[in-house]
Amino acid sequence: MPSVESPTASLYAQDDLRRDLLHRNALSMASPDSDRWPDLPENVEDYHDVYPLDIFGHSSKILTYSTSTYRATHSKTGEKCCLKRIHGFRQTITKYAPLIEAWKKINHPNIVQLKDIFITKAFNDSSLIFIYNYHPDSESLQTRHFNSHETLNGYNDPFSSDPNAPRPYSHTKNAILRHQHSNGLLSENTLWNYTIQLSGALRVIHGSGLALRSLCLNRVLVTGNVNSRARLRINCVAIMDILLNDMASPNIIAFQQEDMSDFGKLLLALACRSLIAVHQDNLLTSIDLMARSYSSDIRHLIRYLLGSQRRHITDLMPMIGARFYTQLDAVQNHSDNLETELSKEMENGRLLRLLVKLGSINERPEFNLDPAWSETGDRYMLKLFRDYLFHQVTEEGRPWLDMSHIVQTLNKLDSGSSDTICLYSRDEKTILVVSYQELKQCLEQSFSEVASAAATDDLVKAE
Ligand SMILES: Nc1ncnc2c1ncn2[C@@H]1O[C@H](COP(=O)(O)OP(=O)(O)OP(=O)(O)O)[C@@H](O)[C@H]1O
Repeated sequence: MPSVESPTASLYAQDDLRRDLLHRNALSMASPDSDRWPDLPENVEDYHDVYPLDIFGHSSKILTYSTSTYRATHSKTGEKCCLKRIHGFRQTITKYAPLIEAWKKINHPNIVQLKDIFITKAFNDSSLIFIYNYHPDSESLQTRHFNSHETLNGYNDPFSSDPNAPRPYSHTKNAILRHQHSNGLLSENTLWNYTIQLSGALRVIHGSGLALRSLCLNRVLVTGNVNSRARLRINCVAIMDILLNDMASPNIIAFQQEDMSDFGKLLLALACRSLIAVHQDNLLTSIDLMARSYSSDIRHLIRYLLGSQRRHITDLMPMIGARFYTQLDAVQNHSDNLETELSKEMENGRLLRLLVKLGSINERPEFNLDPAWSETGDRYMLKLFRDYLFHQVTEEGRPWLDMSHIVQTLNKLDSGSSDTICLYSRDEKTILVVSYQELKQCLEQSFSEVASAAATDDLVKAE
């Protein structure tokens, strides 16, 4: 039986979690502006409502291919998805079927799941489309943690036109320190949070006999405002396997070793807040610089990842050690918060259903050719109840608004409480004393009349 306690707070509550969820919801609903993007197709195979996500319009490239990213809605399921488009792709993808199936099977909280891959002419070329889960309000690690002047293709050196030119130690060190200073240091907790999540993702990928081959800052999506609790998801899986077209004799072990090095570089770039920190010549300097701000544990882990020996992702487990507990505690706390919010929303949903029923009955201009239906019999009682709920006034005639009155009354109605209330007509000539139990029966009965008439109408239309 539903509680008759007022969940008023839930109707007002606007904490961070709710704000985040609302914001994400709003982003999922945004519609494309056809003036701004006149060339967007209406449909891309089974997807519609195609909306560009790289809205700053900078042209992205993977290898030699131009790429674009969109949000779209699946026409049958209504699910929002992310479409990654590879422009001008002229091969077939049949030979990749087993690989694609293997990637599609990977379902992990730190990996953006691949849902489908197909070739389409919807953009007036031959485009290869990767469909991924859509995670609203996410940005790449690169966007979140690095200044735009550094966003030159991952890890290039913005200070040198020739990345292979030797630089003196002091130049490198000063440049990294300058970046660290202007970007600000990340907390060690954040680095561990990222390490744990990404290692979990890599463990599953490598365990499935696959390799990422593209782990870098702009291939990791981050969601959530607080870095030390942010959620990371590795994005764009499977793209490199297909674009590189070198899986005929795959050396998966070598590819996985590259992933480990890429992982080490990603963490080092974050620790130094500098992209030049991970230039091959600068690695040792950068690891040395880390000592000023971070524990030897995290340095040891990065050094291991960047080492030349054969590395295995599960070897990170003892290096992370008890920090796993901290992470697990945080995740469980977050899950408790979500459950609390969910239960409040269930209360709200329950009340909304009652309001929908009342709204479908009250003031209905006509029902089964009877214009007075909503004003007579049981429905009259519901009309007075609606006034009792929403339209009460103070002695001076001002509207009396009290959310807890509305919520409590609806809760009593929903639970069919035996409490009684006095309902007055607006001219106060009629006074009815009814229990919530009776009101509930009236509501259910009247709504089922409306619902069955609506269903009959549907049947007639179908015939
Ligand atoms: N699966 C997704 N769900 C939600 N948003 C996404 C998703 N993938 C990408 N985005 C959003 O789209 C933006 C652009 O993504 P994209 O992958 O094009 O990044 P990019 O930095 O342009 O990389 P690239 O150079 O590979 O195209 C991201 O920063 C992110 O905000």
